Amino acid sequence: MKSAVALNTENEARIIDGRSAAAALCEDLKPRVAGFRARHGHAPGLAVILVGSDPASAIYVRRKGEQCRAIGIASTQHTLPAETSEQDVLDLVARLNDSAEVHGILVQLPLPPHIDTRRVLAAVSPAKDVDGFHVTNAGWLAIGKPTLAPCTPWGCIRLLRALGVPLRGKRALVVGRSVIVGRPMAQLLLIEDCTVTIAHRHSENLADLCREADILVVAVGIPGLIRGDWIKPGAVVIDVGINRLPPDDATPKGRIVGDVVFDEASAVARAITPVPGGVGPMTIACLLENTLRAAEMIAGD
Ligand SMILES: NC(=O)C1=CN([C@@H]2O[C@H](COP(=O)(O)OP(=O)(O)OC[C@H]3O[C@@H](n4cnc5c(N)ncnc54)[C@H](OP(=O)(O)O)[C@@H]3O)[C@@H](O)[C@H]2O)C=CC1
Ligand SMILES: Nc1nc(=O)c2c([nH]1)NC[C@@H]1CN(c3ccc(C(=O)N[C@@H](CCC(=O)O)C(=O)O)cc3)C=[N+]21
Ligand SMILES: [Mg+2]
Repeated sequence: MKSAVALNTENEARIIDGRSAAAALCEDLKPRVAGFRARHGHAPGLAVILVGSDPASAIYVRRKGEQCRAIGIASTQHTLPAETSEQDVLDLVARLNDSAEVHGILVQLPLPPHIDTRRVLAAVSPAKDVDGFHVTNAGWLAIGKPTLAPCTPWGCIRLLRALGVPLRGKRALVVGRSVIVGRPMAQLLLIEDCTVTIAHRHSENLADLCREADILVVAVGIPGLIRGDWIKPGAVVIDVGINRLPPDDATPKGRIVGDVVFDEASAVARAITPVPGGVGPMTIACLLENTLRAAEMIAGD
């Protein structure tokens, strides 16, 4: 480990508690959900489509349903076999677009390879696109007017705002450029008046790019990619990565880790999100928030 890391060990980073931030957001949503129900006589509704039986996806989808019910959102799950045709998925999306009880539609990704993901996402009504993946909502975000913003990056912004560190004028680096996380993250940081850089697979000198960042958001999917000595002392680190390590004796199911070497980074950073317990719980809370907002917008509240 570099000396800069050792020198900072008495100055341990603040661990950003995503679970309590998510619980606080859900508490705020509860009375708003109850208000919607009082005004309209029915709850906001979320429909989740899961194609196939990927175990991780099934767990996330179940968790989303549980948390909806906990705050009064009606949630329905549509589980289709892996061999379902693209047309059948499109037909289901069309039915949900037309359903008055459904205000939010989430198509759990990844879809099986025989299904054209872009075509399915394009079929979701932009008004019900609580993931914010439709080109219409991506476009609103790109012109600086987010309507339904993707849940994971929106959750990261909420965590950053809650920290109370100024974002305006700061150098932000987003590592990863996916449509789900990296790109919308960069757009949201731009709206916060950060100076934004996006890195990806082909970026040269990633370590040096990281060392310039006051705000470092990592969404790659490679465990331990980002080392402690890549981090600017005092930076805020948001680790979006979720990686399951191979099982060992201590953890027969395999430990979940992020893309950042947490122990090294937390000795240098001002604040850092843990994995698990960081960005993940906030993602789900923001999905509930988007569902309520979609319902309010559809109802003309
Ligand atoms: N906590 C949460 O709520 C969520 C967590 N995740 C997790 O976040 C991670 C990223 O997810 P997602 O964005 O969907 O993943 P993708 O695989 O879609 O994108 C990964 C990105 O990382 C880039 N990349 C790959 N290798 C490198 C490298 N060596 N150096 C720099 N960049 C690299 C890729 O570059 P290129 O474009 O050039 O290929 C790509 O842009 C995963 O671990 C996922 O599980 C995802 C969604 C929600
Ligand atoms: N249409 C669509 N929308 C998504 O938002 C979407 C998706 N598809 N496909 C998969 C990714 C991944 N994702 C996560 C959500 C919550 C946690 C989460 O709650 N994680 C917990 C538990 C982690 C664990 O133990 O497994 C945590 O980080 O503490 C993780 C990952 C949403 N995604
Ligand atoms: Mg997490």
